[in-house]
Amino acid sequence: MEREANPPPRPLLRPLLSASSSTTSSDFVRNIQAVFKRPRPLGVMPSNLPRAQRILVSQKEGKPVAGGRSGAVAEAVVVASPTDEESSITHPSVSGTLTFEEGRAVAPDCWKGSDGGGDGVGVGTVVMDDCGGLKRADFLTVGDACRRSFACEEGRSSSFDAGSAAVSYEDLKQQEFKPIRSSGMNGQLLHKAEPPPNQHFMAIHQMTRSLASIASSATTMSVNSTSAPRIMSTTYNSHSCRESGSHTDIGESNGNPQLVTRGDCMPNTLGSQASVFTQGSSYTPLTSGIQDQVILEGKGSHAKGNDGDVEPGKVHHLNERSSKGESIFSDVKDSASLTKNSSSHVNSKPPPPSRTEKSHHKKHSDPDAFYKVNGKLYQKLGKIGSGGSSEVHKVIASDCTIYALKKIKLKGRDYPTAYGFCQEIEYLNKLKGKSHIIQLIDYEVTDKTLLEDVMSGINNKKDGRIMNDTYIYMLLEYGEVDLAHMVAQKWKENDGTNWNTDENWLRFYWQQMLLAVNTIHEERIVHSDLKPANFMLVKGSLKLIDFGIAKAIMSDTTNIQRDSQVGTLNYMSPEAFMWNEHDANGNTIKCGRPSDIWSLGCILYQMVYGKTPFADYKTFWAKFKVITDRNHKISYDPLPNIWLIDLMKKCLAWDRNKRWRIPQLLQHPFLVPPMPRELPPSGD
Ligand SMILES: Nc1ncnc2c1ncn2[C@@H]1O[C@H](COP(=O)(O)OP(=O)(O)OP(=O)(O)O)[C@@H](O)[C@H]1O
Repeated sequence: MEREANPPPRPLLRPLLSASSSTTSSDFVRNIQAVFKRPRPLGVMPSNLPRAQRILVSQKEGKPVAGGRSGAVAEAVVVASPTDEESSITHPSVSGTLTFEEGRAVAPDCWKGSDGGGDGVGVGTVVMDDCGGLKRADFLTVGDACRRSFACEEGRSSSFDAGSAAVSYEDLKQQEFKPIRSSGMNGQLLHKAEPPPNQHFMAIHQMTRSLASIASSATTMSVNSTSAPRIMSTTYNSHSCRESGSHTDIGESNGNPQLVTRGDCMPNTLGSQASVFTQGSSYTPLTSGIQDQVILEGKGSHAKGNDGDVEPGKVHHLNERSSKGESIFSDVKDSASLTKNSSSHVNSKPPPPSRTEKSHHKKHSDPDAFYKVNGKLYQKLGKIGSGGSSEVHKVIASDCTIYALKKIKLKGRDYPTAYGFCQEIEYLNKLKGKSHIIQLIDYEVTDKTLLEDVMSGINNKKDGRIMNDTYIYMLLEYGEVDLAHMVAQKWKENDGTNWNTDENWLRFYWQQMLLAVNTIHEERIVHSDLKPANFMLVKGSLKLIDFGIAKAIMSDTTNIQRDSQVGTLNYMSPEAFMWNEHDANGNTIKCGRPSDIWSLGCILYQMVYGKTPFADYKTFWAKFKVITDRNHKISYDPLPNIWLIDLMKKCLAWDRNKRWRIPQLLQHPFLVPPMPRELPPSGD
């Protein structure tokens, strides 16, 4: 419907080329501009929608010098001038005066971040008003992390639409405007901004905004001037290569444009051209060398690097998920490749934004879309899990690395519990650098004294509950899938009935689990809550997560001291149920490393038989009764490999002193099959 309301698509490059060959340079440039002019939709804009305000920027004085610093002073005047596209933008409008001085944009005080320090997050659009046509350059400001450059044209009124009240003052202040004189452009000067050093968030934003407009073929047009930096205009359309795909350089020498056509068809592989595209960007680094790779799923559009091959580790998958309210990015891998050499091009006349673009624009206007840990911003990509005490979110950092962010709300909890949560940080710090343990990248406890108390060993001292809004944020390595899902999937594949034991699968993950638990046991830590959901697969290896109830083993004992009974019933050892009681000999029952071995035995049993050993006992008391009964016999259905049953029995020995330890388990015949006494004759 929306499409029908619009005028027919603008002409593609080929008609332009034939026309321009016989025109003067200024006509020619006008033609180019006409090509990129955005058609205005015919529909009437609803008046009840919130409207972003525009600020008309008119240059008052100071002629910029070609190739040098501007020196121009431009003043921004606030006017209400909504456009069709702005009607969908709901972020708060900002008014004020933007002044360009000495090649810098100086923002008014009212644009400062809420803290006045320019630490906010903001999205804005510079819309170039050019004879009714619009150009735009978007910017995203995230503290110092990202600054988006934008362009203005001399002698023309340009519009500035500041989209967010939290636009960073510092960011705007630091914008540099480099004037570019191009006689072939009717003597217009283009003020171009240098790419800021950190373009990560910008790259995200650029790619986000570009999704809707990048399609399977591309028309790349370069306007070159011998005396000025180049303006690269890249447009993409959904037409087939045959229809539109020309890569044409419009070189300009001595003011005379020259057309150089580089082939008829622009393949999906853009060769040396950039593969991260921006709409309406004035940021044109024109880098050479290795280019980024972007694969747009569901669009049939590929933009690749120089070599044209898609390297798995360097592919950025962009899934449009905005309908779910999530970011449209997912699994952006190998962040370095995203930003390292990314190039962007000017689109002087971008097509109207699609719905996806609009919703994404809204998304970025929302400061709630970010978490801040120790001053660094992480964009939320969606919730990935929640435990008894926490929420875990998938987030993306400014370098495009994906992390899991565990957020624990402490308000209303008693102090011993809060100290326990802080202890998880302590353990994860202790386990830094250990393979098989999820890595803690960063953390923040909003109540500093709480963490200090734990770190200095002063805990469990305070009574009462935490009254203020205190949170623990833990930025963790991101795990793709947990063992619980993998086991469920395996059983689904086997139809839940015909379990043809995949011994190699079992061996691989069993060994990884043993190595993970061995790591913590060597550090005198007992996990106490081992279960399939607490093993995450990270880049092919299993890693242990969730040290929320882990306990350190006292130096003078092999057992841990507990304040309460904990664990997940189906994986809890007899001694965890009977903790602090007295055994037949009058000894106090304590938990230690064997308790974790029991839990591992339950997990192995579940991997083999599809259910935990006590799953058939449904209630707490039924489980309690059977697990604490030393005479209860766990049933083991026959298996082709008797060592497997033996292994489970070694872990699930009721007497904790009879359970095998991890070094022994790592040498168990199931993992290390005994050599056959006699090998068959060779060649037989
Ligand atoms: N690093 C991670 N990567 C990916 N997902 C994770 C990560 N950490 C946790 N999760 C997901 O979040 C869920 C809850 O995390 P976690 O177990 O750490 O929280 P919890 O509140 O301590 O849970 P529980 O109540 O089970 O003890 C996990 O089951 C897992 O699905």
